[in-house]
Amino acid sequence: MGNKETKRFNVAVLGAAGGIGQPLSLLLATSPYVQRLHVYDVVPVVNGVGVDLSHINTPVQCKGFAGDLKDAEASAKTLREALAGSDVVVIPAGVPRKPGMTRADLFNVNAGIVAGLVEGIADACPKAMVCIISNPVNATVPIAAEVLKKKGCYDPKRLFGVSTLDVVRARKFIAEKAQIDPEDLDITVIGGHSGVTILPLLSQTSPKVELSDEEIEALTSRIQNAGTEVVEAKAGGGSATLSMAYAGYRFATSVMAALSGKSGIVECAYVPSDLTDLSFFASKVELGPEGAKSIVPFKDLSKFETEKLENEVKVELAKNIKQGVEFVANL
Ligand SMILES: NC(=O)C1=CN([C@@H]2O[C@H](COP(=O)(O)OP(=O)(O)OC[C@H]3O[C@@H](n4cnc5c(N)ncnc54)[C@H](O)[C@@H]3O)[C@@H](O)[C@H]2O)C=CC1
Ligand SMILES: O=C([O-])CC(=O)C(=O)O
Repeated sequence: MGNKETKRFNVAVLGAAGGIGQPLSLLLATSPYVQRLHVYDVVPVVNGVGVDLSHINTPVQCKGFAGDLKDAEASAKTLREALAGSDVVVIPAGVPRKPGMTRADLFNVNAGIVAGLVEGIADACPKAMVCIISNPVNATVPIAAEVLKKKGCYDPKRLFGVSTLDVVRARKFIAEKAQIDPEDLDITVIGGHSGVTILPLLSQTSPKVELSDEEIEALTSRIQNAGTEVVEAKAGGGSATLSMAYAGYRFATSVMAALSGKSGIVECAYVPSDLTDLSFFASKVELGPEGAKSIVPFKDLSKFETEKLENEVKVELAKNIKQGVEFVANL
């Protein structure tokens, strides 16, 4: 499994004892790009998660770090220890949805969690690539940006909202329809990561998949609501964890591959962006040794996609971004 030629990096997962955190950490513990894996959470079992991972026969050095919600100062110190020296930090900390909730309903709890963790990053590893999974991503990424700005270490190239699961799902659902291998399908998903803000560009897949207007509408809606499909199927037991761990691993792997000097690495992500009049937007991003090397413009949208972008994606995203920015301003 190990490749002695591959450059390896120090990675921290925050929220590592959770439904996403554990399988994501498992995958990272087998990664040829990982040197050291620190897993942090606010539940004591995370120490055991670290010990468990440390028995896997790969060169990755794994260790658990447990914060304590009853002792904020001790927690912040443990967080800084977990983060020290990290090149990449992945954040799946926070509460997931239950049936009937939207991702926006998670804001009240998760906004503060993400702000606190990003403060720790600013103190302990301000140059790290920060990959945010915690929902609502459309708002938690602006929150992270504002916290980093306040701390004087904001580098927009190093901040990512992980929207990979939208691409993973789009690939899977379209490939099933086209009866091809999902890995052979390229699809761009733009906008954000919730409901109508998720806009898969079905008109420009590669290879081109011929779809009727009805099929485009149905597939767009399924991709937009796939998170809810899982939330309902889990019936109160949480949201997507395994497919998200896979997607998070895929994104972190691409970030590390680019850090190691590999070129031509492109992933969709929700990032600080000037592609539209919004300050954050998901699109294809070319990754490099310094993080986001370039934001890949989208073009030639169909009439259906243009209408969705203007009337739904941008309207909703603007509200989500504003909410995130105002949250930090009022801290
Ligand atoms: N970006 C995306 O595509 C997706 C995002 N999500 C989001 O990921 C988040 C996590 O989901 P799950 O793992 O299913 O939830 P979970 O409840 O199973 O795990 C969350 C973990 O975060 C920990 N945590 C809470 N506060 C913390 C803090 N201050 N510091 C460190 N850890 C803390 C909890 O102790 C728990 O272990 C949710 O907000 C969910 O909505 C879920 C699926 C896809
Ligand atoms: O739907 C949710 O709450 C979790 C999520 O972001 C997804 O599965 O895409």
